[in-house]
Amino acid sequence: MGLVLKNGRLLNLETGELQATDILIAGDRIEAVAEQIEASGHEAIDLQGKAILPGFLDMHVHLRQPGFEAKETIETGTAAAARGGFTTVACMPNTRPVIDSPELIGYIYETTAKEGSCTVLPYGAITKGELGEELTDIAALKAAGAIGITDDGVGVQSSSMMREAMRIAASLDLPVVIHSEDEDLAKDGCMNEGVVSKRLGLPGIPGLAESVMIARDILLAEETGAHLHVCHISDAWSVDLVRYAKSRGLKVTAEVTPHHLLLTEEIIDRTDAQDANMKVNPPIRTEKDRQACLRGLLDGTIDMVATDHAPHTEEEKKRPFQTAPFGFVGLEIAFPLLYTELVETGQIALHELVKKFTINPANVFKIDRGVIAVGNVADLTIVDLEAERTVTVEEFKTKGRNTPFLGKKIKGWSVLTINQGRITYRGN
Ligand SMILES: NC(=O)N[C@@H](CC(=O)O)C(=O)O
Ligand SMILES: [Zn+2]
Ligand SMILES: [Zn+2]
Repeated sequence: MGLVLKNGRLLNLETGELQATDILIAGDRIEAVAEQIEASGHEAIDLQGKAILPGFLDMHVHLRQPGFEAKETIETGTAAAARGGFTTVACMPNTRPVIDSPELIGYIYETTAKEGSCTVLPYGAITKGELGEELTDIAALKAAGAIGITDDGVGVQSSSMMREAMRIAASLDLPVVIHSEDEDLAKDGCMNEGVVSKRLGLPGIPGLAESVMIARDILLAEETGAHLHVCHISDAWSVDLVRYAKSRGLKVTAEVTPHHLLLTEEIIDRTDAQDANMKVNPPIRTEKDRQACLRGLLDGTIDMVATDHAPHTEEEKKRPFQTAPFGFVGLEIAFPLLYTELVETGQIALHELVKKFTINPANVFKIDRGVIAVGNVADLTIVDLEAERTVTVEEFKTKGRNTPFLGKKIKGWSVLTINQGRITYRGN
């Protein structure tokens, strides 16, 4: 017995059309896609005209396990992913211990098999303990199933170490995923360096702290032939650098978060300066930077949306602004936020936005997902494009509450998510 999804509207990623479609799922695969599929002998769900999209992929998520289970676990983080329509997430290695050995890569896969509500693909660290002192055994990480290497949370300060990591990664065909931050320029900043930080008297992180590192790493990627993937791009100069790298035909790709696409540094000015729920790294920057990120997403310079889902405890986020940790949760609201703010306002077509959540990340990281077709893994999400709901922490599956979007009314919520043929989220 299979599962038949009746009366859905499948989004055509080429034309943008929504076409009346039924889908039959058998085991973990899509068995049939047609206008009408006979439901008898199968379990059936009536989709009532809702949109059928490929399950989303998020290549930048902090699941916090092992070591920071008070912030999040693989169980709660992947449940949040499923609620957000995600069927694949790539998790960052800045856990405790840091994911810097093949055993720990194995631990992520094993724990996901027991407790996960989506496919989890781990990154391994570039340096042991993310301390920037000694390279990990990158080949062993890859052999254990690491899908890329990154020291996310901190930038690799040593250029020679990054060069060596890229040489090795290039020989292994493994992406090098960069948190670009020059610590000397970023110093002890807690928000964007600019008019608002000056007005509030808070130490700033200049956009330059990001873009100089991206410039360095683009040069290193050209020299070594490595695939460089730029995390959470936030600054106009950074977008120009990635555009330049692409124009040279380099293997350079990039992601942007919903918050860098939608917010400006004024969120810290408008609210209480002490509210650390507005604090994230890289910081929210100026309208000029936001526009540059949006333009980069629209013209293909930026390949994909990634949430940088970074849960922290309420206690940690109650600390004074300068000492509280950086980070926002994002998995459960990423798609509806961008659907509401960018699609409904006519700034991007629905199918173009969906590509940034599906086929694009799948292609960049060579993951066999992101397309609804017969024979493919049954990863999909059913989205209600009409109903408007308010972002409330009571509905969160994540342990985190740290988002600047609380109280916002948005449309485009997932109502059913299926990962490898299994229902992982059902809402209304
Ligand atoms: N983005 C953040 O503000 N925080 C991330 C680290 C990171 O992504 O650099 C975290 O791990 O909390
Ligand atoms: Zn980062
Ligand atoms: Zn991150």
